[in-house]
Amino acid sequence: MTAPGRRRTTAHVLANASFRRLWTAMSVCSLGDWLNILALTALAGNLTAGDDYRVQSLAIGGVFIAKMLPAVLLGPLAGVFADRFDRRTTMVAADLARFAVVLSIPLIGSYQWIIIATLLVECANLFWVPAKDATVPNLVPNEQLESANRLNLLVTYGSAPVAALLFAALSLAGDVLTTVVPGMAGVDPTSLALVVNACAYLVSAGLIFTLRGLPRRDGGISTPSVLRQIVEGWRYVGGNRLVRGLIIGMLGAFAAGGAVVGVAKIYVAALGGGDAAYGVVFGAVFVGMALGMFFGLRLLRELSRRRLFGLAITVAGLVLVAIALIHNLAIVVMLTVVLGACAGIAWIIGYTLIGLEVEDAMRGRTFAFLQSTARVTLLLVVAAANPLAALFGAHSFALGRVSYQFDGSNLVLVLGGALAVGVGLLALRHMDDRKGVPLSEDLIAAVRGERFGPGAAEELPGLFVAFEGGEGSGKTTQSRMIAIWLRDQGHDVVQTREPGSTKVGMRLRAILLDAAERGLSPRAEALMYAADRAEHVEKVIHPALRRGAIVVCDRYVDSSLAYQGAGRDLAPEDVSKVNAWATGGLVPHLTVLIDVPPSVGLTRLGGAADRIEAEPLDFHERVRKEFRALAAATPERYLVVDGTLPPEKITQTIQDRMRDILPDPVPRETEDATGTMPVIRD
Ligand SMILES: Nc1ncnc2c1ncn2[C@@H]1O[C@H](COP(=O)(O)OP(=O)(O)O)[C@@H](O)[C@H]1O
Ligand SMILES: Cc1cn([C@H]2C[C@H](O)[C@@H](COP(=O)(O)OP(=O)(O)O)O2)c(=O)[nH]c1=O
Repeated sequence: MTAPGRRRTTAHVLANASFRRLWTAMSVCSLGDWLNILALTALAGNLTAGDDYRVQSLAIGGVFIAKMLPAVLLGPLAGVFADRFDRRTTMVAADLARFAVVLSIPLIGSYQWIIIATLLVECANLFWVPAKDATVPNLVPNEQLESANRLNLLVTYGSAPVAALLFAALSLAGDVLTTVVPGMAGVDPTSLALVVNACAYLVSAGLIFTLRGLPRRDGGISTPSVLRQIVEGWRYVGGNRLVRGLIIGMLGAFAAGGAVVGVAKIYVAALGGGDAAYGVVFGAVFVGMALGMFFGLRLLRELSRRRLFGLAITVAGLVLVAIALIHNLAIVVMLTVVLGACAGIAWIIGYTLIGLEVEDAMRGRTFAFLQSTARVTLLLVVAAANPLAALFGAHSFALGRVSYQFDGSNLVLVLGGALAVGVGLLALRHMDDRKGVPLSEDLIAAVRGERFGPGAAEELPGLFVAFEGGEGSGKTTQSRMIAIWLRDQGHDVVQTREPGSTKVGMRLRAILLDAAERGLSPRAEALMYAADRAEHVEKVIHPALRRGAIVVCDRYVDSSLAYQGAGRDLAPEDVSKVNAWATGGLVPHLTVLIDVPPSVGLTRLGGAADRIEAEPLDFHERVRKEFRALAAATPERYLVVDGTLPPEKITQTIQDRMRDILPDPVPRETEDATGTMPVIRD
């Protein structure tokens, strides 16, 4: 429903001629920015090509640091200055300055000048970006701002692979030119990329100069300090388990990415690749990211998002380690695409989950926190990567006759990979919403396109305990005893049963258990039990769990799996799917299975047999077998008790098991409140 609507607003934003012009300028600038990173790091590597491995690593690291330092140190300051000047003049001046500085780099051609020029270009960026951000709301009505921001984001990152491929092509052209044209022999092949980069800024200046509809003076834009955003954001993020997991995962992925970006140039050089190969590897990351965002999510649509998040980061780490160890450029490029895909999956899930799970008022701050910490993480990692690689130096190991090269860049990549694996596993553990279900099982089901089984009630504050077993096994007796015991301890307890605990449920129960109702089809029967359950979860169980109560339920999903799945011989996956849908994936924290042979249970029952009780003995045998198989599949979620024992003994066993999972009967907040009450004397 939202997609067509979205497309319409996007189209609308671009129909605005002024915005289109600004957006084109932004796109051209982004392309120039990415070309700039690639060309300058490549040039730094080329200028120090004859030097020691260490010198080369440090030279490239220096460029990255020069690129990021101004934003971190002077960002907020520049935002304030940008507010005081006319925005069009600011942007045009910044563009012309960038044009001149970038053009001077190939003309001067010294490493020191690369660093100074980078710092200057970044300082100009500090004025250009806030002026541009502040201009967008002047050109676009409020309701289209979001689409405008989305388009902005699209060109910022979408231009990266284009720039990488352009850089590869320009490097090749540069190589050809320097060999063919006699006067150009001493010129670095990256010069061509830098000239194109400079021209991009010139084009942007022209576009912005001719922009109509800009007010001369402006309102205020303020960029809060990076440090303040981090401190404020942590206050919220630190307290929320899910968001904490997400942020740790995303930052870990970022740090691993930083390791790749930092050492890519020297690593590719060590593999015998030139500037063009560097461009291809760089582009491969982004191509992979785009593929991951579009196809990865579709392919594994049925896997729990949270699991996929941790899994993607872990796999990214493993792939990174493989990249570090395999010395073959073609394989490295292919693995880099996979790496990018995993990163893309993790990034988009992280963003979506934060969007979904973080309350509205905190969302902006959470994103700001994420962006600030990501920037600082990237700076630290890129800054540390090259010196670390330099420190380790280049080593060659002899394994028999074969010699194996292991340099500082390999070490940095292995460390980056190990970090991602660690963080990915941490995220998997931290955020798992399907505890007890093996990941492999979920993955196989997801690849086959099967909807994953139900998730647990973990996110809700209450406790959900189900009682299962055959006819006359003693569920009703035991659930009553346990409810009384829990209430005695001060817990809020909701004792309920299936089928028939809601208004609609009672009518369904009448049909389901009426012995006169002959020939009800198995599918209809399964759907009616599921309908009763859907109503029960929505009206009774979920609200109780949400308010923190303990729900003691006589029969739940397992009864359908056993009676309709095994007893009636319906496909268990179908029954499972229908029920997962009906319950919204709600699984009990604990299921108590009271196991008795049907021959015993059925003889305990008094009165006339209902429609199900009247089934033959082998039906009940199948039911019992299925209950036991379900318990054996995830033993940590089950307690199986022998129902032929005396009732008190059974109650005792259940109580012992439940003590481990019972919450504090007096809620913590209440305790805190009573703890601060003034003491009443006399
Ligand atoms: N452990 C037990 N040993 C013997 N009889 C029992 C035991 N538990 C329950 N009963 C009796 O068996 C009958 C069925 O018990 P009930 O709790 O209604 O089972 P269910 O709800 O599983 O059908 C009742 O008459 C009850 O008193
Ligand atoms: C909840 C549920 C119950 N049933 C059957 C089992 C029981 O025979 C009957 C429930 O009847 P009930 O009188 O509640 O029996 P019990 O005391 O044994 O729980 O419905 C199913 O077949 N599928 C289900 O999903």
